[in-house]
Amino acid sequence: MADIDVKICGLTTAEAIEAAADGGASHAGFVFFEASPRNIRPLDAAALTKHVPESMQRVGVFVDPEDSLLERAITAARLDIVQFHGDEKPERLKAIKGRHKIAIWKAIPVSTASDLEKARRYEGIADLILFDARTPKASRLPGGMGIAFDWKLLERIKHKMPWGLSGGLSAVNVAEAIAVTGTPLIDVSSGVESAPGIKDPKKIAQFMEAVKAT
Ligand SMILES: O=C(O)c1ccccc1NCC(=O)[C@H](O)[C@H](O)COP(=O)(O)O
Repeated sequence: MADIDVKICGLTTAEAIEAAADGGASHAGFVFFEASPRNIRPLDAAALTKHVPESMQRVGVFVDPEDSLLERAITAARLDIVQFHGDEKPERLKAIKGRHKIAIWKAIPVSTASDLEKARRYEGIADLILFDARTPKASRLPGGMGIAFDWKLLERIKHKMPWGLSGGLSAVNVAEAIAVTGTPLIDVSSGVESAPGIKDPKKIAQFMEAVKAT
């Protein structure tokens, strides 16, 4: 496979985790956000993450979480990485990093070129910036909506920090997304589902094949 990391996000079943692992995904994502159809409680995640092989990193996805949820999820699911998808300020993430000694990913919602600049505030704090599509104002979720942004915005950007691409990816368009952006990390959720929150092992396998073919 091309040297590209892949995070399959919003995992809620052992079958989906196994499909991601079999396909060679590097990261398993678990969403701790009640409004999401992929929401999982820390204790359920603890049971589920037993299926995640040591070769994969466990990523917990949060939206402006309270400290207690963060603590319970990090401990119960033995998270390696915490991904923030809300309005978390750099100071808040710095405090979390100091307290938990854990890697931090910050999602930056993108719809225009000026959005990319917002990543700079997290330099020296976030370990990776995830450029994700900005979801419509009225939507329930800030991520996992299957919406893509114009990948050409990332074409000539020199990133100081490690980064990744997400938003509206699927087996059909992931090769083009990689070719246009040169992203070292791909993140997908809706594009490998049969319905919101229902991961499809076959679609996961097809997605991983499409990445390998690049
Ligand atoms: O997936 C969710 O339900 C979700 C809810 C709230 C915040 C973030 C969420 N997902 C974060 C992700 O990392 C998704 O993989 C990313 O937004 C891409 O999603 P998609 O466009 O559906 O592939």
